[in-house]
Amino acid sequence: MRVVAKFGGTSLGSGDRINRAADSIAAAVEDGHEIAVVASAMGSMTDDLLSEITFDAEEEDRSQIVSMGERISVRMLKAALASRGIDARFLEPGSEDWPIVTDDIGEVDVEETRRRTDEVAASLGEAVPVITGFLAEGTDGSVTTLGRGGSDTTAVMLGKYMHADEVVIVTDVEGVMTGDPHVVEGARNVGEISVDELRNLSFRGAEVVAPSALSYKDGKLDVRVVHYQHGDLLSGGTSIEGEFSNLVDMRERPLACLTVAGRAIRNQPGVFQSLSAALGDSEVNIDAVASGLDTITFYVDEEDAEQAETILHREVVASDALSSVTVDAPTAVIRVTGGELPNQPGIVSEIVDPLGEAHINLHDIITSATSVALFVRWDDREETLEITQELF
Ligand SMILES: Nc1ncnc2c1ncn2[C@@H]1O[C@H](COP(=O)(O)OP(=O)(O)O)[C@@H](O)[C@H]1O
Ligand SMILES: N[C@@H](CC(=O)OP(=O)(O)O)C(=O)O
Repeated sequence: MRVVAKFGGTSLGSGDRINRAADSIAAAVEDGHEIAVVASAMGSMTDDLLSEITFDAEEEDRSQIVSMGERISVRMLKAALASRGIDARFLEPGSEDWPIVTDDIGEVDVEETRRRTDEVAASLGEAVPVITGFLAEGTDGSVTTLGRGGSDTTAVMLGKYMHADEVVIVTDVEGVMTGDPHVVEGARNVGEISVDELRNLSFRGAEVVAPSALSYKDGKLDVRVVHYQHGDLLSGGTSIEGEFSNLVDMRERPLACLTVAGRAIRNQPGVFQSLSAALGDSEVNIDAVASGLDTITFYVDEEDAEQAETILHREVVASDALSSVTVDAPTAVIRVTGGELPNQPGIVSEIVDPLGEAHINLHDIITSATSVALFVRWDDREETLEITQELF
């Protein structure tokens, strides 16, 4: 197998941990696998270096300074591998066959990076390359970075461009867990998780794998997260399933839009629970929920509209917190997911402005970390879809 193994800061946080990392790499190499290693800075070294830049440093100087964390790690790991009789070499920006290049605006130069990565891949049988994560080389030979958490990006990008079978992210958790194991008790490994689920989680706090790295995940490349104490690079942990995709998708069937009003909605516990439980008890599926100042809107399949209205009306009559329920005309939903949606300030107006110019009234807009859902009148759906598709 061809594997890219990425060791995060925690997994290289001390000499003991570097030994452990080198043992796991050596075992995989001795089993006949082709391994490329990506290393982050030891422990919190990047944060420590950044916090010591107390002067007004130029970007190039800043990148040079923070690059030292990863530069130390690759030397440590290379030496630890050599001490086990494993032929290894380290690669850092400036090395003769350094692979990752950024263009004039700091974005990865895909063509050049692919070309150089092919060369690194071709030499995998000779010595284990130990590559600095997080770092890249500008067109003028300067050091650039891929943003915080960028070592994950280095690993998944190289995995894709090297046609690796698998990228293994070695970190301080057993994998993606049911909750943050450093906070909640009894968290357990979820085993498998989809790219979009994990992108949402990592944009919103559970940064087990940096979200920008997951943009490089395609269906052919396996990505797995394992604990540094696990020892075996080639088994266990959490598998990240599926592929990152850009999608503009229209729900085929119309939705009914049911709005419940009530002045106490926001300050009375249990109101939302009782409404959604009542719908759930009658097998009415909720496609989406939006909340206003004194309202909650449920989007359900139009076929369920009458039943849903009857159920919600029963709840309104039974609750002092609620005043009334109403149903609106059939609604369409167009969802935009993927892309670099969450990273772009102004992306929502980029999506919404052309709709305004076309005089399409937005019924509702619901955003998540990685998606924007546009609710429009059923008759406006084709035009909305066309305008939105043109943007992506
Ligand atoms: N649901 C979750 N599952 C696993 N880890 C989680 C979750 N939510 C938050 N985390 C946190 O994500 C952290 C892993 O990211 P990070 O510290 O960047 O690792 P590394 O330094 O190895 O790159 C874990 O230490 C853990 O506290
Ligand atoms: N050292 C860099 C890159 C990185 O990805 O680190 P880690 O793998 O430890 O999250 C940073 O702190 O941003």
